Amino acid sequence: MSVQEVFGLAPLVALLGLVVFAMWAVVWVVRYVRADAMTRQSIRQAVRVRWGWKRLAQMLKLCATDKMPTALASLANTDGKPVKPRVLVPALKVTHDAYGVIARATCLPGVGLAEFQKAAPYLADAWRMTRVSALPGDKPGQVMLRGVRVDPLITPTVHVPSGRPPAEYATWDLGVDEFGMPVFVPLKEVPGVAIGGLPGFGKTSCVNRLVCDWAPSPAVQFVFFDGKVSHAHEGDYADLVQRAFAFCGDDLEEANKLLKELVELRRARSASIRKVLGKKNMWHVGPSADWPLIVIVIDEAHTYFRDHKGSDTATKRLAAFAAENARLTEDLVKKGRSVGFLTLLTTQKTTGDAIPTFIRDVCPVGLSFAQKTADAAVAALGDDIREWPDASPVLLQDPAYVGVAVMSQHGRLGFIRIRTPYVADEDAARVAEATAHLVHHPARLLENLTGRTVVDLTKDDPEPPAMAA
Ligand SMILES: Nc1ncnc2c1ncn2[C@@H]1O[C@H](COP(=O)(O)OP(=O)(O)OP(=O)(O)O)[C@@H](O)[C@H]1O
Repeated sequence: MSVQEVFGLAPLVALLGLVVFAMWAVVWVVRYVRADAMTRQSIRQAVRVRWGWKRLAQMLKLCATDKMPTALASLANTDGKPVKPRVLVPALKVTHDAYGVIARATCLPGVGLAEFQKAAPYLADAWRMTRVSALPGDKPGQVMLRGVRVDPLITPTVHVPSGRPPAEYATWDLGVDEFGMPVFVPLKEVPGVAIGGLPGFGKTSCVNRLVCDWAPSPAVQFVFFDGKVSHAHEGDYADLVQRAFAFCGDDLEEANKLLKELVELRRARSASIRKVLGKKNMWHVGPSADWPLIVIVIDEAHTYFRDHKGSDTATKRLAAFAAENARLTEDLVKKGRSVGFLTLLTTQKTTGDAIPTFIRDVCPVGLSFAQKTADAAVAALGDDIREWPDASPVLLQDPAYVGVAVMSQHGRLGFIRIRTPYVADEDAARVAEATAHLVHHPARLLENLTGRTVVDLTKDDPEPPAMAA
């Protein structure tokens, strides 16, 4: 092809470029028009971030100077004058969502995560964001800058359960963190979760979400203890109870009976797991409809474990039941993980009198909604929370923080704050009703597998525990 012919193609290439540009512009206009008001604002912000980046990066010293001329520059330098050093600016890829922008920057020599973290408050000012955080990127040599315009923590969200089985077993989709990033907690191989927080700050709603999301799976069976009510229809579990194979109200003796049954089931599973599943640990094969994950929700847990002081017979009897309930729950948490038990305990204050420390301390996941005192925060999240005063749940007492919890980070230092979504009662009822047919007593399921009686549900009330003298 001659040079003239190549030049002759130029208009065609230009036209093609124009068509591609026009299509790209149409895609963006359609995206912009279809987006909600918050996302549109983020799109405009993302454009500004991209356009102003080269100048801003230099002003904030987020660039490197390369004094060594490139081979090309050396060849082109025929007049012998010194070649000007090059200023390198980190490449920035910007995306957006409703809360703000996510920018991925490449690191340069001398400009890494620490430099971006130092510059984060100035980036927030320049980008008109409430908060910018610099986090390690998805790939080595990359930093992720998350800018939020609206504070996700004080923006209430609603979750409408899909009614479809979860894509992955035992993954708890909790909500979004303070940077609007989704928070998932893997609950595989986790024996217990302790949730604390002042009344009315969203503990039950948080558990509701988990139940609603997991209920469509036949590989999960639920049992609810609600220490706030005497009968299921009176309380928070009035609708969800349809999806549970057992329910217990605030009666300590009844709770004792149900906990004993669950411990018997735990023992039976431990005794037969090798034969039935061919493994010592259920998580090596995952839960199934025949060997489901048993999720035990103990709401207002203090009702069942609280020490009762007094020398009269009735009080002594309650104290004996409470002590034994704690021991039985300890068994389920300490020995239940590998055979498919997950216990979720919620209480207003996770101090030792509400959830005995021998149970609380073996729950690897701890979550706290608002707390009144630093001591209560320590009880819920451990001593480390004292070193992270900004993340303390004591700061969440404002009504704007209903639904916001603090959790220690998996594999990272410090704590994260999470905005959990609200699940409407009607939605919970809809899911529970639609999935009620999936309820099977795990003891009966085990009997089908082993041909042996596991828990005799027809048995009369068991012997009460021995009372203290
Ligand atoms: N994630 C949330 N977002 C917004 N509002 C919420 C959220 N969770 C709960 N709420 C509101 O707070 C109220 C109380 O919530 P919930 O019953 O979950 O609190 P709780 O901590 O379990 O209280 P208690 O200890 O008294 O049972 C709900 O009825 C709802 O109006």
